[in-house]
Amino acid sequence: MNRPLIKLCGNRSLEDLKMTSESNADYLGLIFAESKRRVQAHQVKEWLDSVDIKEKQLVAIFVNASLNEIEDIMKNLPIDVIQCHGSETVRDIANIKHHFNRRVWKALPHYEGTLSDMKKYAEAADGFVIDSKVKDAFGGTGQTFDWSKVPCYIQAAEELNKTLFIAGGIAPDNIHQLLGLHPPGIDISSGIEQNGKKDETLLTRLEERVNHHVSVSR
Ligand SMILES: O=C(O)c1ccccc1N[C@@H]1O[C@H](COP(=O)(O)O)[C@@H](O)[C@H]1O
Repeated sequence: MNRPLIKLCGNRSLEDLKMTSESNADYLGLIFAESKRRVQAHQVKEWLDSVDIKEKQLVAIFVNASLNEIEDIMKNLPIDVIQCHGSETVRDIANIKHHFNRRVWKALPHYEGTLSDMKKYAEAADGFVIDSKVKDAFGGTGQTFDWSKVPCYIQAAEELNKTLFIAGGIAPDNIHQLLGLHPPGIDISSGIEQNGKKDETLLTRLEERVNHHVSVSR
């Protein structure tokens, strides 16, 4: 069995980036939006001078950012994927894709309209991050949603031929339930943090759970 793609998001220091770079993750995420995890391009540039992120790809997370704001990041950093985690329209996503010629993932909140939103955004987005819907927050809440809907999201993403990540409150203690649903991608931020930093013990435990799941599913 193939393991899901793993994205470790919300890297906010050199230490975080060193730790996640040593992991088996496929993608490392950086928040360029209002958040306790917000980072600045010049900081990330410095960190990347001293950390080898190996084959990992960098994902920049924005919330309702203008093209100029995104441009400021893109011209300074080797970003592979732009993740739009706000209320960007289909047209916004199409403009961002056209302007930067990068993969663009749209984060969609889990609610009764998510499947129809996936169909709507499919004409512009390369992939989706399905996250919990939490009042007054765009993401990084550490809240899970009702995972009984995950198989429907997987099927829709397959039919639309889009990348799919499940996000929201995923942690070492609950990841086994999600792995049982075989999502193609898993996105984790709060669940590997302790006192505002990425935590080596939590990250190791998370990786052990993923490896165990893959080995028993073979
Ligand atoms: O992490 C943040 O602070 C954040 C702020 C604004 C938009 C998105 C944000 N994070 C994204 O939220 C999901 C789930 O995070 P968590 O595991 O529940 O903490 C993930 O995609 C983060 O990149």
